[in-house]
Amino acid sequence: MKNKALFLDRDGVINKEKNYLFKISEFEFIDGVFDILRYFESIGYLLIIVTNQSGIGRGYYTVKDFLILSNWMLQQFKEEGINITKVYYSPFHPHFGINNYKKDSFCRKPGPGMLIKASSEFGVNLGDSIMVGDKESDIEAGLNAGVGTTVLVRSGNNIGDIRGTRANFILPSIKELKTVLTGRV
Ligand SMILES: O=P(O)(O)OC[C@@H](O)[C@H]1O[C@H](OP(=O)(O)O)[C@@H](O)[C@@H](O)[C@@H]1O
Ligand SMILES: [Mg+2]
Ligand SMILES: [Zn+2]
Repeated sequence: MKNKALFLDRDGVINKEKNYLFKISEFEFIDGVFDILRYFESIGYLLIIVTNQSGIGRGYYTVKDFLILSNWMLQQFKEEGINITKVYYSPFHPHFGINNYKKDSFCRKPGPGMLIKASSEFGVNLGDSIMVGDKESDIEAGLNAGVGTTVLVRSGNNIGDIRGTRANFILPSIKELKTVLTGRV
């Protein structure tokens, strides 16, 4: 496997966490995210988003709602000269999923399924890749997939995670992500 990927959680890393966000009008990109993704793409990282979307399984919004928002988000990135290789999402929830969505899915973070799928689809060397998340479940997904570098970014609602995290790095925001490349954080 020859490619390296920057795996990105969505809510809380790409955009401000709004609890089951699905409306374009409520989507707010996090300050600095365009510059940092542009930089990582320029140094050869595939940009791959891996997001839990149990709001679908809970019946809060539909797959169509999610895809409309996702396509809008990808268009914004494109206008900023940024190519997102793919968005992987997991609509399931083990307890609160409705009907077929009630499932303990290998693809729902902390499961590694979405990252492993990306690795086989795009020839990604997981050991050379980076996982960035705002929750410990994101970090666990990276560790379970064998990702070489895991980064927890601070957000309003993850103080508990930060204390006990297994992440290699904790950053105040994604703006500081370049520092993990030198290892001097
Ligand atoms: O891109 P993310 O951060 O994987 O998306 C998280 C949201 O889908 C949703 O996740 C959590 O809900 P579940 O535990 O998956 O039901 C909550 O943290 C919500 O606040 C998030 O919006
Ligand atoms: Mg998140
Ligand atoms: Zn998450």
